[in-house]
Amino acid sequence: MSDPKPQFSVCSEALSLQKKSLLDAINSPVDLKRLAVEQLPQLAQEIRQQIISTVSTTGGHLAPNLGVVELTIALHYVFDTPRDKIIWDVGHQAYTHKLLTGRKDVFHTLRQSGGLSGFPKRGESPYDAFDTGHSSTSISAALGMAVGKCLKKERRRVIAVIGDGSMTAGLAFEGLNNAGDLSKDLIVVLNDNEMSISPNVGALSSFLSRKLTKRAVVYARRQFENFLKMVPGIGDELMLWAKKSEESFKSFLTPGMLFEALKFNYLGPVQGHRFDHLIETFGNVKNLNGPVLVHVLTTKGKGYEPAECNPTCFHGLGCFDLETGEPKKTVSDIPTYTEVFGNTLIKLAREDHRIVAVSAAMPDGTGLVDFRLHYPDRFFDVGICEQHAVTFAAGIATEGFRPVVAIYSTFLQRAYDQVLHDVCIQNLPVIFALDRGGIVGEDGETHQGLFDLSYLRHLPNMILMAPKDEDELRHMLYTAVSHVGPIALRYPRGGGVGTPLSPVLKKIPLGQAEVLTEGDDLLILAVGASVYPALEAARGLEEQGFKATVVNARFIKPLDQAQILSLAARCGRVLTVEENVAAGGFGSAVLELLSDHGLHGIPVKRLGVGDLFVEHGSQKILRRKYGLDPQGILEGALNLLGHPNGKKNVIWGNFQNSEG
Ligand SMILES: Cc1ncc(C[n+]2csc(CCOP(=O)(O)OP(=O)(O)O)c2C)c(N)n1
Ligand SMILES: CC(=O)[C@@H](O)[C@H](O)COP(=O)(O)O
Ligand SMILES: [Mg+2]
Repeated sequence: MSDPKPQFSVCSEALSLQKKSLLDAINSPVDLKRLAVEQLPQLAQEIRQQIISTVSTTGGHLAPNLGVVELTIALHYVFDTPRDKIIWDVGHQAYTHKLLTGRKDVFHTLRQSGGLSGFPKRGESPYDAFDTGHSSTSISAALGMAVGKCLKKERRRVIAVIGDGSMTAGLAFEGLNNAGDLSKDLIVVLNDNEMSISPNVGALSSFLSRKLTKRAVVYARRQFENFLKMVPGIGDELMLWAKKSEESFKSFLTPGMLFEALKFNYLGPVQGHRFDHLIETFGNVKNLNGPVLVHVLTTKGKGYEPAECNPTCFHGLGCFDLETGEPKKTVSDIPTYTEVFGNTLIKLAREDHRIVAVSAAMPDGTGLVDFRLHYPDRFFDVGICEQHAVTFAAGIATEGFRPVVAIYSTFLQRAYDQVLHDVCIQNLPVIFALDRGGIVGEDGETHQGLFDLSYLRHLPNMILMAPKDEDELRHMLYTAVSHVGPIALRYPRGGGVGTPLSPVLKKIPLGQAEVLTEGDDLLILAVGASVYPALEAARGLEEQGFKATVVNARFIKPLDQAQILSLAARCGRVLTVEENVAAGGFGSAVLELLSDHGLHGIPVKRLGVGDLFVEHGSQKILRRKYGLDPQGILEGALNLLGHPNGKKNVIWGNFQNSEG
């Protein structure tokens, strides 16, 4: 019987390679440099094959990595890493880099607990120059390194590799602006694939685009002519020259203009899948002084047909079938929190014309794709610009609208001051739909949503809620759009708990908790995704002869003060549970409440994450490890009750494993 025919072109060739594997012999870039340029296409094929087959079993960022195989090989081929430093912006495209720098034998552990991180990590390899995960940091970090090397009088190259999507962020421009001024030796490689996760947005993206449409050129020419008319003295002459023909104008209008204005030496555009072009360009750049920008054109998903055809789906995904590209996940009838949020917002927006939605380059991840289809005029993708997204929403709110900023918890960290300064001080009705709150899993430290309860709770005017399930999320969203002031609802990554969705939406009175079970031995106050695990723990307690009152707090701020105080006094022991750092979060709020009301004698234990960053791994493994699953909550409760099966150190999640 013959082997089934693979359905993707480049990899089918790779599968049938008769030649000896080149990748097998590469343990560091030194080995890479031994290859002839003519051998590099074969190496690229092998690497693509390795990445596709590994990611099909581990999940990960496939399309971004397939797009930079040649670019990464060329960089390591020309530059002298790790003496020269490469900083990978976002870092979701560093798989080839990992394979070439001594990690190919453990590549199959990618994103798994205890395995390789999906992002560059200084602790993982000396070739990883800077930890990344959030976008647009590379230019600033690289510039800092360039300055450091200059102060130390070392001549080494620093290269920031940044995508066109990441280039939309203000931070990237702050870096470019400073770099042009400092004039240090810095190489910025702009990896332009015309994609963010979704198609890239923004005026800059069309400016960079190699496909300037005729309409765009005519429009740009008109704008430019108007501008030139205003330039005293030489404007008219310049205009005559620029007007000569459409084509001359088009060539005049290059992406290079922008970077040259920022005092960068611009090279490009370079074909990013051609080794000859890349190696020659980098070879030249190596000897240039001052800031240089190399504009490289690549195709996201290159070499794997399903990913090339649908780079958004293959940006980051779980396990999939290698042959077809179909996801392997078992189909569930239970919708994700994200889906429930998106559908509910559409429903609410039908009735309430004040609702608009704002996304910072994540319409897919935050569930707003259908909203965009239903209400294109009321949907705004602002690019990877969380700070701008928040202040932009604040501006919209001043006009009487109800902007809903749908954003991952981890990415809102970037806009803390905008939330405080532009929304909360003015008490503006901006709704924050915080997706990926709590433990997110395989993306690890940079992406865990474990700080939001702490960084939002202390802001005056802010209301902060977390639903126990997907149905409560809907009622909270309705409550949020009806509220006049800043309000946030925070929900986890992944599927809901399967609660039926009630047809009628109800407003939840602000600060009203929900008592789920009654018992006098212990009060368990849980919030958000921890509520159902707390209920399960309470059932475990019952088997041991204890009866607990379990409360779904719903609100982190304002707390249901009267209810909590009276239940705490009645039960005499309080266990708080939250998927957040314990410092400054929900449990801290409860402690403050009890202390402020003189209830000093009541023992309180807080379950949450301790003073550490939670690594990558599945949500299940991490919840177990940090004691936030039913078993961990049960052990915490038993300890509080003085039971021998309890774990001693339950206040801080990171001590969970140390048996008392
Ligand atoms: C601050 C921040 N916001 C959002 C994201 C989510 N995110 C990860 S990759 C990405 C798109 C990046 O596009 P680009 O830089 O062009 O890289 P490509 O995936 O096209 O290679 C986004 C929005 C992030 N990592 N960091
Ligand atoms: C690199 C990055 O920031 C995103 O691609 C992120 O990994 C998406 O996470 P989700 O899979 O939770 O949407
Ligand atoms: Mg891109």
